[in-house]
Amino acid sequence: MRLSVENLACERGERRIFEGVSFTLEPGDALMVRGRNGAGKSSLLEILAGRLIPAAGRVLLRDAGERSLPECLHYVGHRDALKAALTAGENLVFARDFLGDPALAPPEALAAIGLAHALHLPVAYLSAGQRRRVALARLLVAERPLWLLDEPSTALDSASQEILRLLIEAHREAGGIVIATTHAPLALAGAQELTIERTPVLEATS
Ligand SMILES: Nc1ncnc2c1ncn2[C@@H]1O[C@H](COP(=O)(O)OP(=O)(O)OP(=O)(O)O)[C@@H](O)[C@H]1O
Repeated sequence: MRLSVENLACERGERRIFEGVSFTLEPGDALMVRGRNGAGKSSLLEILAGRLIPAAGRVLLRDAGERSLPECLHYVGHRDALKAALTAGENLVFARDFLGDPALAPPEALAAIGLAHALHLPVAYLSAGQRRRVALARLLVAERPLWLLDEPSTALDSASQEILRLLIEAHREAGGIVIATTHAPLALAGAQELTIERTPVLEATS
């Protein structure tokens, strides 16, 4: 799939947050979205995820077959959106059933993110970083070409950040696209960078 964003503008509470955001992403591309607190990074992801209507501009999807944009994406937001009373494994079964397009089985997905032992543990018993990893394991249980990740490394220790980086790079190598907001560097090879300010700046990084 290919994703183009043209002249996107966002308003929240009748206030213009950003405007003039444009970029195009091809299979294998990654875009890091940066900007100060409140610049609108999460809002941009919410627009792409179909959770927020843009004030102007459009989002174009190409080469995605019959799939609509919501059917093409994973969205991992600030909140982990896990059910605390269910185990890590049950949360992933729920996500896979809900999303469709099954990929890894929940035990394999947890193992891939270094959390195999949490399969039968209620999420309520897990630490913040472990809950974040369960949320990220959702990326692996359903096949979706576009990953929208809002501050994905929040609460992750350095070993888990490296696992996340490798998972993202493997997804890109398989033709996937990743858009991530982050205040911390994620060291993705050849990622584009978009800084949301009053005037957004799009530049390629090496
Ligand atoms: N539901 C809402 N209603 C009104 N304004 C909102 C709402 N959600 C966010 N905002 C405002 O929109 C602006 C952009 O918020 P957003 O969360 O997109 O910024 P951000 O760049 O992701 O910030 P951070 O780096 O702190 O996560 C902020 O000024 C915020 O107060």
